[in-house]
Amino acid sequence: MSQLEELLAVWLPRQRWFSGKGIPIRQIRVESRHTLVSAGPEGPDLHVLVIQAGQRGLSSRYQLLLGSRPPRSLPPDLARVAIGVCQVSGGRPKVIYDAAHDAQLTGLLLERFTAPTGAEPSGRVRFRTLPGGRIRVGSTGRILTGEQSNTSLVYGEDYVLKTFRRLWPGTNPDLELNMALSGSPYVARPCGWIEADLAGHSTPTTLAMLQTYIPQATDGWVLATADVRALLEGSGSGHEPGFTGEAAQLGRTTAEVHRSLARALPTDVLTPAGAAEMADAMVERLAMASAEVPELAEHAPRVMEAYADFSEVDEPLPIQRIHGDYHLGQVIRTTPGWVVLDFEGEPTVPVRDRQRLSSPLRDVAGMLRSFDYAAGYLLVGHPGEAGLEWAARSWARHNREAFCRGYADGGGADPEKHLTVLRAFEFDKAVYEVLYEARNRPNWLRVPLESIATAAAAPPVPG
Ligand SMILES: Nc1ncnc2c1ncn2[C@@H]1O[C@H](COP(=O)(O)OP(=O)(O)O)[C@@H](O)[C@H]1O
Ligand SMILES: O=P(O)(O)O[C@H]1O[C@H](CO)[C@@H](O[C@H]2O[C@H](CO)[C@@H](O)[C@H](O)[C@H]2O)[C@H](O)[C@H]1O
Repeated sequence: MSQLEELLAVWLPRQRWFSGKGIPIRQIRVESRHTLVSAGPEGPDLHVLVIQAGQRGLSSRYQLLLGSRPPRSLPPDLARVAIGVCQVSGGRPKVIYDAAHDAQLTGLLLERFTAPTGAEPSGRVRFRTLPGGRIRVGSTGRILTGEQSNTSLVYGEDYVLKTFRRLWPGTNPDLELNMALSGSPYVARPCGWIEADLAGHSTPTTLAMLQTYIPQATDGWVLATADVRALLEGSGSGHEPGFTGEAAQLGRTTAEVHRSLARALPTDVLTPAGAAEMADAMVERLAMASAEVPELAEHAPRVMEAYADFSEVDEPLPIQRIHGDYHLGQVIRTTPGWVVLDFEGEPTVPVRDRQRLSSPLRDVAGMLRSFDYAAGYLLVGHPGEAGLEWAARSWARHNREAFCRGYADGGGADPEKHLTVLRAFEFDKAVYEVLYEARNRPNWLRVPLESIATAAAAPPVPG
């Protein structure tokens, strides 16, 4: 490995967005590097690197936005995000650092949208805007610090630039679906994107998406957990109305978004072979997760039964493009209503699988899991407190019911009439969450594990 690759091999596993945590990195290979911005001999320069991280015989692509400056001109506030000193693209060694924290570079990056053929001479990285759309420049990007799988920069109250970290060749579904829904009141309007030609791939790959920023909104997870917390502290609103009005409205919005996706993009009906294939994929994920998290294995037989019941359901299930990783952190509440973000799907799943048509009930199941999460997360600090457990679990039940009611009222398939399908999808999501938490937030692992244990102990859906 080169000096740069050695430095990256140490830095990468510490990044929140690195999805291969817990597995040693055997090799880093810089696949491509392009200089997007160059602010003179003293820098700073902004480079976009596509790297391959080799772990256990598997290789995953990531995007890095690195700044470089001569060592003596690194401002003190960037010292904490320094990666090391090395040559980035020939010439003198420079300090390289995480460019998302450099206000000057983030401002210049936004400006690149107004000069699409500017500093990157190879033409292999392109800045795209929508016809007629003018990008307002002059602001710098503020990095969002939440529990993110990607890195987002907020420019004033104008835009969010979301840079995708794990890269899969082709158009990112977040861009594809936001474009399909553009104009809907339930999504943030896309304004542009950055794309690159990856070695060996003829279609462009999305590196980043520029979207309208929605100010003064609060995300669903913050609102929901505040409601559960208030309930547990005794100042809550009880069961009704509390968050349930919001949950019902979210259900209606979800149905609207699904309808718009079905209008804009292909739809079909799941064949028995398609259902069997979906069940096989769920079984495979369960096996992988059980190998990594042994506590899961004891529940595997009941979970497998749910998957078998799913594969035998003899009702024609409509399928279409869906959100794919739907949870309370993906929806924000604005004054007029809910807005849905992040149509990327599960970021660790290959894009070609995320682009497959699926049942919108998968998204319903994702959100139902999220109500359980909000309750389960707040119970982590109160083990064995039966009263609190009961209160939090009833909170989840009421909000799940309200969301399903809203979804059916909004014109979606009535979840109550598809309990076998929902049970399988909820297990599959919870299994995904077990893997996600084991790799990213081991302290949260109990939350999906306990849901699986409870659901596995419950009798299967009659009929
Ligand atoms: N257009 C937007 N307007 C306002 N806030 C946004 C917007 N896009 C993202 N956010 C905020 O950033 C958070 C993370 O965005 P998201 O697209 O879910 O990224 P990730 O895929 O990294 O999780 C959201 O939960 C939301 O709080
Ligand atoms: O980063 P993304 O939002 O694309 O999604 C990943 O991270 C989520 C956590 O930030 C994770 O969601 C899980 O935790 C949420 C609470 O933090 C909870 O609301 C979700 O229901 C639960 O699945 C998501 O699974 C993962 O893909």
